[in-house]
Amino acid sequence: MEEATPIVKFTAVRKRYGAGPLVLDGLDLAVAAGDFVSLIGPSGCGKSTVLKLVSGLNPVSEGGLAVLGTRPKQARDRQAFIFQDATLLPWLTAQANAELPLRLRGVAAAERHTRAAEALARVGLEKNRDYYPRQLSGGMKMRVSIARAMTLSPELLLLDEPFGALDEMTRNRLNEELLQLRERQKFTALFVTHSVSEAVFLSNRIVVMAAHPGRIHAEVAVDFPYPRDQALREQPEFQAKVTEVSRLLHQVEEAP
Ligand SMILES: Nc1ncnc2c1ncn2[C@@H]1O[C@H](COP(=O)(O)OP(=O)(O)OP(=O)(O)O)[C@@H](O)[C@H]1O
Repeated sequence: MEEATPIVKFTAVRKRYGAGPLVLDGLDLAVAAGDFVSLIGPSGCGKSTVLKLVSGLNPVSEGGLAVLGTRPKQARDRQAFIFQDATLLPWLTAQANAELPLRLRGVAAAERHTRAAEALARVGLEKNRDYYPRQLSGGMKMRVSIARAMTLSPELLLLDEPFGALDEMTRNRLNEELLQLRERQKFTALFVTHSVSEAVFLSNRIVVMAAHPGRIHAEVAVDFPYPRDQALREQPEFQAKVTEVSRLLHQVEEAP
């Protein structure tokens, strides 16, 4: 049987910014449809750079990168990017913020309104659509940011430490909500985090990276079935997986 085309495929990718040092060296990674892949590793190992390459914001220096079967720039409309900062426009309501990508694509007002309202309802903000960002908590702002990305029905979602600035309870809740959204919208995810337990909770694959230059140190499969909920965090198997990934992380952090 023929193998399905990966959603993302890095082949021997090297990256340097301008004349700077090598940031990524010899990166090989294939992300399959439906994968939830987390990238974890010490600061500066190139996690955000991996996402920037996939999004087409930045070109690879050497090697091959295919996204959704084409070049990253050509796949732009089929992917969405979520950052740690919710990046909402302060003068627009939650509804208007969520509509923005559709507006930029020229979608008619009525359809824009319906799609954004639905996306906000799915993240539990149906009653807060007329709120401005200053009236929203950090968790609510991030929910608007997620809803805004979901209005585009992306096949691939890139998330760069989206929950890093939130308190632990909110972060855990948003982890669960993100998985619930994925059950509905079936996107493939590439997720950058510094939290081992977050990576274990969300992912079916965790890629541990090493720095200077950035490269893959190890990959860990996480086979807990989806859908997953908070009860998973209390299972000894969950703790064992957290320990396994933490050990790998210590190896790269201690390396000279
Ligand atoms: N636009 C840029 N121009 C020059 N150098 C850059 C640029 N973006 C990133 N770098 C460098 O590339 C390296 C990797 O950065 P990157 O942000 O990808 O790492 P990271 O693993 O995401 O780090 P962190 O965990 O601290 O966010 C760093 O040394 C950084 O200084």
